Amino acid sequence: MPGMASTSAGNAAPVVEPHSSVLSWDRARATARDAGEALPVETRPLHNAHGRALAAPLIARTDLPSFDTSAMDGWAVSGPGPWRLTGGEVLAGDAPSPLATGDAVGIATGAPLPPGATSVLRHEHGRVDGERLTDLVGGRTDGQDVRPRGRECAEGDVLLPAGTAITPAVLGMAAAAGYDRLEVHQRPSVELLVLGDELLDSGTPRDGRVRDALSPMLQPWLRTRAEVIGCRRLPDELDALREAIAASTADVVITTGSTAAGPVDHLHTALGELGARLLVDSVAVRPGHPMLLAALPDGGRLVGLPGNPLAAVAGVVTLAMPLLDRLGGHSAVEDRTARAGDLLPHPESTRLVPVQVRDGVAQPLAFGGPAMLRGLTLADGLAVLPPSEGPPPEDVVLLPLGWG
Ligand SMILES: Nc1nc2c(c(=O)[nH]1)N[C@H]1C(S)=C(S)[C@@H](COP(=O)(O)OP(=O)(O)OC[C@H]3O[C@@H](n4cnc5c(N)ncnc54)[C@H](O)[C@@H]3O)O[C@H]1N2
Ligand code: MOO
Repeated sequence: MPGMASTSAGNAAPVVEPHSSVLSWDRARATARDAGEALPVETRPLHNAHGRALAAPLIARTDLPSFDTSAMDGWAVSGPGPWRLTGGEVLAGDAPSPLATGDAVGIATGAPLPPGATSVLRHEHGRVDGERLTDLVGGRTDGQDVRPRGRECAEGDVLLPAGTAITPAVLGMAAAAGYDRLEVHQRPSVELLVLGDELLDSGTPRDGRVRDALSPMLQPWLRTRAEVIGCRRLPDELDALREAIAASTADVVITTGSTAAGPVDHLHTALGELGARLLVDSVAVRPGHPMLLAALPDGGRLVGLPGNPLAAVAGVVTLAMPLLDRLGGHSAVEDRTARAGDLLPHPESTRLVPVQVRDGVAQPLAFGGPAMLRGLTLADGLAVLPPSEGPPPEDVVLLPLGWG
């Protein structure tokens, strides 16, 4: 990172003591959300705005529909039937002439209703005899099969608040409401540093080594909220780690592994040598308790995800996503809940459990251990079980994984 001071290499004692203060899961998540400010605003064309957050409310620039519109193919009619057909057809995009009482004119779905028309008769509900049009169904009401101007919104209505994630639906809505461009927040940049000499990049696990499961999982996931500007594998060496962190230009450095206090876990030492400030250093959560969040001296942030794959996932939903959401200007997502199935709380730690939701009930998936991903592949989200010595809860918060 530019301007970041590099300190002496070697095996100096850690400046930051690992896991000195364990935070509750709620506190850790809130700390991550508060660990930065929304990045500056820019204007982007609709086709380049997907995945950003609205920096200003989306305000309707027109009534929608902006004119009384035929909802069906058939005839625009004026007054009660039978009617006299005037000939011709009003098509979408036309500017029709007025219709006199007792008259009818052919009309297509999406076409503007002629002034004076009172309803639309569907094609399959009418019979034509020469110039005479008869209603085969009856019970006709004014406005039938018409989409009246302003039914969806009036010009000036607030359609969505600032902070809303720009989904494909939001892009369609924005276009319909008259927008060519949107004011959005810049997306944070992320560099992923994957630590572990034992990791393999291809083939089957062998010789006591394991496949790197985190680079393939984390990169597309993080791209939903960030520009991933790099993904590097690093050896388990203090100097290499410290230098990689110092050299990163990313808004957020995300490391995997090395969060614990094993013989080659150098993350705390590297952060201490760099003069980083630990905002979160261990969380009362299972899995993932050694996760951490640090403020780097140049203003960047570092999220340390534990190496066990499901523990890393816990770190993503607890620390990385809340921080990236804040930087990208996304408002906090309201927690969804589900009824708790066979979910048992832990007495001291929040549990994050991969679950499937069926008929509103969250059921834990098999193979949900910290070093496993098999359960997660089938998960609808992670159930949050607050610490408790009491009976299992009736309802649980469900954290969406947000990846599709
Ligand atoms: N004495 C203690 N040991 C450990 C504790 C503890 O409290 N006391 N906590 C355990 C918990 S909980 C976790 S989680 C892990 C965290 O370990 P690290 O973050 O230091 O990660 P590593 O030691 O590098 O690796 C742990 C485990 O994960 C595998 N791994 C790492 N990276 C990847 C990857 N990219 N893809 C797949 N698997 C990966 C690695 O091979 C190890 O098996 O510490 C416990 N220990
Ligand atoms: O946090 Mo560790 O999660 O038990 O594997």
